[in-house]
Amino acid sequence: MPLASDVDIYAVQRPDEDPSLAVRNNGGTAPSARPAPAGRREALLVLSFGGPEGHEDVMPFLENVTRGRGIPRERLEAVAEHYHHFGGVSPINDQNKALIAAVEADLAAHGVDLPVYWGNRNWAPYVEDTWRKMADDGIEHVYVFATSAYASFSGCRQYHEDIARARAALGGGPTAEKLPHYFDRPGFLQANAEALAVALASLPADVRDTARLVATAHSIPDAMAAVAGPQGHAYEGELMAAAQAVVDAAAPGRPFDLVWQSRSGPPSVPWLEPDVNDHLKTLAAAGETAVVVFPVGFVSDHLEVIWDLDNEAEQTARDLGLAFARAATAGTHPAFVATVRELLEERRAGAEARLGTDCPASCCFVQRPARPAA
Ligand SMILES: CC1=C(CCC(=O)O)c2cc3nc(cc4[nH]c(cc5[nH]c(cc1n2)c(C)c5CCC(=O)O)c(CCC(=O)O)c4C)C(CCC(=O)O)=C3C
Ligand SMILES: [Fe+2]
Repeated sequence: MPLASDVDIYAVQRPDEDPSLAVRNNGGTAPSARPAPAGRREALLVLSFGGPEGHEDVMPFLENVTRGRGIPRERLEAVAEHYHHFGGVSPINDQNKALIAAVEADLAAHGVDLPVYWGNRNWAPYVEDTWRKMADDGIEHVYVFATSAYASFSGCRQYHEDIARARAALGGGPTAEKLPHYFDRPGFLQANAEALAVALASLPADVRDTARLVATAHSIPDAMAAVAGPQGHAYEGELMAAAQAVVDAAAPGRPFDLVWQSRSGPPSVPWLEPDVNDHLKTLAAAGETAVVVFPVGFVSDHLEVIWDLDNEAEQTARDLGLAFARAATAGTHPAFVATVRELLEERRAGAEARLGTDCPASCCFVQRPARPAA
């Protein structure tokens, strides 16, 4: 078995495919379960979605996100308004900077001497530029922490593609491995559970014990959900497991629902349902008086959380006469920050590669046009 450092897991493994599809993941090449070679210059890369920094960035950003995806123009214009409402600035960039600062401090406090870089798929700092910087800095191998905890094309495989695209653009640079899914990590779950407890406690005392718990995640097309993970439907499965664990810790024995938010795409294409707003109507019709929404599907309070939940869903709840609270995401909770370090340290120590690092070739495979380099 070759050493991890000998194996380029982002090399194109299926040259029989149309290369313009740019579908590459681990390609069936298992990263080895051996400790990192002594002396190798390594780094951690926080790889994220990216977001606009001002009004003039909004449309170019949205075009980056949706190129080749068949998203109707009206949807883009509606989403652009959400960004313009916040000055054209997505909160996600500051949130990533805060996460990186917290991870740097945590690594230093634990004696882990490793530089941390930041790159995005859809906006500066683009992952392609970060790859060049890492190569210039002499980095030989990079562990990639993606800001998504779950399986699916959008949440896992597309991040593998981003790495492959960055390496292709540079013609090499550091070798890389993506850290595994972390939806089931104690630190991630603890951060979400504490936030759910805080949100519950913020409700008026008379509805606190009866409020309906509602987990949310980004809706994805049914077709994407069907192929998520090695056996399919891993996105829903992982979300259900995480939501259950969060409820078990914060409000043991309480029932909860898992519903979807932020649907995109043309109406003719089926996406996961029900939408959170429709679900609130169902709950109100059934006589519920209060809800706590906890967006366990996301790792920070980015725009889709603060617009689609704090604005839209909150308004829906108000119209329905439901008391409403929204739980925070993991953000920079110390337990979540520690999880990042643990994921990194496990792989450096030679832990077995798990899903998200070592994905079967067909895992989360959705045939779609390549996203050209930015
Ligand atoms: C599963 C999933 C996650 C969670 C995993 C992860 O975090 O990676 C996620 C996160 C995010 N999605 C985000 C923003 C957008 N997503 C869009 C569109 C889409 N998302 C999809 C899925 C997901 N998205 C899909 C299947 C599409 C259709 C287009 C396509 O097939 O690719 C669009 C286009 C406009 C629209 O139609 O909404 C925007 C602007 C932001 C940034 C928010 C900010 O700026 O703070 C974040 C973190
Ligand atoms: Fe999205």
